[in-house]
Amino acid sequence: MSRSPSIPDRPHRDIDSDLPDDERLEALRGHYEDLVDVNDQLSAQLDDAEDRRERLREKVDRVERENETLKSSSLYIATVEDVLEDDQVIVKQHGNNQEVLTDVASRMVDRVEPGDRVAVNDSFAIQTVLDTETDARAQSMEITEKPEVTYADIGGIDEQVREVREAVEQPLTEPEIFNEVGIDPPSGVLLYGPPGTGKTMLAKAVANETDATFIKMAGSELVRKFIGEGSRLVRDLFEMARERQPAIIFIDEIDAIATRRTESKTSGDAEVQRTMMQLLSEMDGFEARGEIRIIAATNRYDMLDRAILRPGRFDRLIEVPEPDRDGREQILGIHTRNMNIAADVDFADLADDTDGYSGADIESLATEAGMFAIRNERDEVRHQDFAEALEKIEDDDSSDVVSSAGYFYQ
Ligand SMILES: Nc1ncnc2c1ncn2[C@@H]1O[C@H](COP(=O)(O)OP(=O)(O)OP(=O)(O)O)[C@@H](O)[C@H]1O
Repeated sequence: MSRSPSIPDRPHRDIDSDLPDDERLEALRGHYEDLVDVNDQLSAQLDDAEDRRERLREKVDRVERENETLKSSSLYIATVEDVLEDDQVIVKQHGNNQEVLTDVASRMVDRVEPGDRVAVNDSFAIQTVLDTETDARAQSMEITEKPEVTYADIGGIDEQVREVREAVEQPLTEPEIFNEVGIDPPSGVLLYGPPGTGKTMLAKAVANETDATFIKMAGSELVRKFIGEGSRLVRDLFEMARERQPAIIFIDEIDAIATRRTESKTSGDAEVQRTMMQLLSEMDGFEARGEIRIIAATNRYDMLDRAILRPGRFDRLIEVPEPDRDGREQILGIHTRNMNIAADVDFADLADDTDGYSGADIESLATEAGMFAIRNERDEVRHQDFAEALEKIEDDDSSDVVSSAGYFYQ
């Protein structure tokens, strides 16, 4: 950065008032010339500063334009294969494995090394260097060695728990039964139903019970990534599961990558389609009796592409509905287990009053009731706290309380 020019000293002359007029006039003239001189220096400095400001403004405009272009255009992922002389590199685009010789902007040259993942634009110019692959993998997957959720934490869906145990747990714990009978266990299990009903809990509980690693990936993560990356992440997901088997792969919001084919052929749709094809091909090449089980979940069953439901894919469908009255009472019991509940709390009554509540809604209700007790400086939660919590939740967002309202899942 250039140093700012120094400000000239303010001219100063002592002019003796006893001097004869002509000498005083001469001194004043001299002083005036000094002032004009300083004024000229300051004007020149001002012109310089304005020039500099203009140049900076142009630079800001240019960076902003570049930024806009970056934001508005699709970028492709590539890996740097080689860095050559004269600021050139060879990159290999993910997805189609095309190798391209491309220039690197001077501002990027020192930051690019072979093996780096980069985002390139339509003309293959490198726009940015991305996180390392391991970071990207870790960011998009949730990996838990042994989730803490157990079947005892899940209320109101006993039949679904039984079905999941049969379809996912048994092939892991007693594979010989399937060998003896001579059938393949279901390849993949699809849990469908409104949000917050315990689908994720079910998948975690199986992993807990079977000492399997739980690997979760959200469908929305797969489509949010850069072009060419969704299918790579699917490959990574299965690779990760193979490295850590026994493992439960849980793909939440599978509808994000497996919606019914639409007429539109935008590049985004094509990308989603590629991601889904990769998932199907991973599943097709999968050993059904192996140590990896796949569970997917959706609350948009109506939107699903039927291709994923074919035999050998997600061929066991389990509906996880909103809890009924008894289910709600059971879930209330589970979520108040560790609370200091007063004798007057009537769970049967609360179950009657929570028609349409999901398990997640009931969990919020219990927490909210606890908050009312704290607000009233009590360590015991009374029926009145639950009643006020119910009222508050309904007031807060009457359209949101019934979490399944507006969702189609059949
Ligand atoms: N059947 C249930 N029994 C006990 N708690 C439940 C039940 N269903 C939901 N919950 C509570 O709600 C929380 C969210 O549930 P979960 O994530 O399993 O729902 P989900 O069906 O996977 O929802 P989404 O479709 O939104 O992903 C759980 O952590 C749990 O506390």
